[in-house]
Amino acid sequence: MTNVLNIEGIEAAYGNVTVLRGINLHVGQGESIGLFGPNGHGKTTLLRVISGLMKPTAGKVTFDGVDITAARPPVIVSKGLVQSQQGNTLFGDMGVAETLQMAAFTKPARAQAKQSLAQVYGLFPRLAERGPQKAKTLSGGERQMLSIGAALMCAPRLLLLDEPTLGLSPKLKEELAVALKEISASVPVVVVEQDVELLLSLADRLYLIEHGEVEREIGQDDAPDHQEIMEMYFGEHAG
Ligand SMILES: Nc1ncnc2c1ncn2[C@@H]1O[C@H](COP(=O)(O)OP(=O)(O)OP(=O)(O)O)[C@@H](O)[C@H]1O
Repeated sequence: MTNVLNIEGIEAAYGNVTVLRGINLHVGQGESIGLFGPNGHGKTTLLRVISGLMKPTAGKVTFDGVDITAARPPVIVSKGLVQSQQGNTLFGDMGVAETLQMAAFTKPARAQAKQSLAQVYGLFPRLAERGPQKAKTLSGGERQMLSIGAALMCAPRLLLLDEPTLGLSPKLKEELAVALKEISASVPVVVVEQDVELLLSLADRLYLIEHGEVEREIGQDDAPDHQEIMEMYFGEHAG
């Protein structure tokens, strides 16, 4: 069966600084994957390339068998490949409900906007209580929920999540983790996440990204535990 997403030989650079050096990875049908590794080694850049926000200098991105390497971001979203942007990229003066309505801009998204909105409010009751509130007045955790909610309004068939729990309090992190688990049960995800427990709970397979390359692929059979992942992050003295 064709993979949902294929990344072949992706290279990317900021100016003359090369950040991605020939990344190969894939997402199978119905599968969720996790990307992890040290800070600054290219995970966010890879997500930006997949969602069309940055063009690679070499390589190919295929979604559902279609080459999307040169496609514009709205076209990629309309195919169902959607990235949840960090909460701080929302339009500050727009209300919660308005943001969610506006996010459903593609034809398939508009067709199911009512159901999507019910799903988002079911997952995040805090958002349902704050319909008219402006995004800039939300807490960091609520902004993150709104950002994920907006991505869900786009009718995703594969959802890209970049450190969704970064900077959140333990309580909010837990609340978001429950929602993310529920989301990933129906929509496969590609998640970059530093929280090892959450990463392991969301992803079927993991890729360790170091120096802009896939250093290691970890399948279900390898099933690393929390300690082993920590060692890959920090070396064998991790505790
Ligand atoms: N807009 C930019 N202009 C120039 N360099 C950038 C830009 N964005 C990222 N970089 C550099 O590219 C490299 C990879 O960054 P990237 O954000 O992809 O890594 P990351 O693995 O996601 O890190 P983190 O976990 O800290 O988010 C870093 O050295 C970073 O400084």
